[in-house]
Amino acid sequence: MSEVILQASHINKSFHDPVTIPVLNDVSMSVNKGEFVSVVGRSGCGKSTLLYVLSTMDTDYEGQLWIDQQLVTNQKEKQLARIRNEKIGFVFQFHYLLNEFSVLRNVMLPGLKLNRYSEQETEHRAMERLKMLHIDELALKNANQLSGGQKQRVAIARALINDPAIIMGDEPTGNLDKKNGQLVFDIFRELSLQYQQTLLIVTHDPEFAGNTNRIIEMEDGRIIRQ
Ligand SMILES: Nc1ncnc2c1ncn2[C@@H]1O[C@H](COP(=O)(O)OP(=O)(O)OP(=O)(O)O)[C@@H](O)[C@H]1O
Repeated sequence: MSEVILQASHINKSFHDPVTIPVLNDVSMSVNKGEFVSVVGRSGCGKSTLLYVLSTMDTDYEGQLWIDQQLVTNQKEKQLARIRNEKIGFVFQFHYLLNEFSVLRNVMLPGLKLNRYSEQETEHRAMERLKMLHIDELALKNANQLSGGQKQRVAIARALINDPAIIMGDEPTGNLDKKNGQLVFDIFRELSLQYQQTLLIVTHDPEFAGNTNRIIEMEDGRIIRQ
C-alpha cells in the first residue's frame, strides 16, 4: 500500500471580516509518497488558504491534519515550527532569498536552523542539492546576481535541504516566463520521478497542472474533483 504523506480530514475554515465568510468547506484529501499533485481553481476559491492550513502556518481551522503520519492539529507553535522546518519544503511565487548572502548560504540556512548536521556537512548537503538541480556553478554568487529563473531554482534547492516529506508550492511558476516556468516544472517532475519527492503545488497554469500525476480542483472552498 502507498505511504500517505499528507492527510487532511474535514477541514473547515472561515474568515471573520467582520462578517463570517466560509472559505474552506469540508475539505478532505491525501497525498501519497512520490505523488506530484496540483491544486487548481478560480481566483478566490480557497487554494492559498488551503495551502496555509496544510502547511501548518494557519492553525485557525476545524478538522484534522496529519503530516508524515503525525497528527499536527492542536500542536503548539514551537512544535509546529519544527515540523515545518523538518517535514515541509516551501516554494513561493517570490523566492524570498536573502540578497546579501551567497546562493550556498541561502540553501544552507534552513539546515543550520534544524541543527541536525554540522556546518560542514550542511554545506556538503547544500552543494549536493545545487548539483541535483544543475546550478552548482552558482553556489558562490550572491542571490542578487541571479536571474528570476535561477533564483527560483535556488529556492527549490533550499526547500530540499532538510529532506522534506513534502514540498508545497504556491504559484512557484507564477512570476516566471514560459521557458523558466517549464524549467521549474521539469525540476519538480525529476524530483518526483527520480527521488520519489512528494509535491503539492497550487497553480493557475493549466499546462503545468495537466502534466502532474493528479489534479485537485476547487470551487467555492470545496474540492469538486481529484
Ligand atoms: N485574511 C483574510 N481575511 C478575509 N478574507 C480572506 C483573507 N484571506 C483570504 N480571504 C478570502 O478567502 C477567499 C479565498 O482566498 P484564497 O487566497 O485562498 O483564494 P485563492 O484560490 O488562492 O485565490 P488566488 O488564485 O487569487 O490566489 C477569498 O474570497 C478571499 O477574499
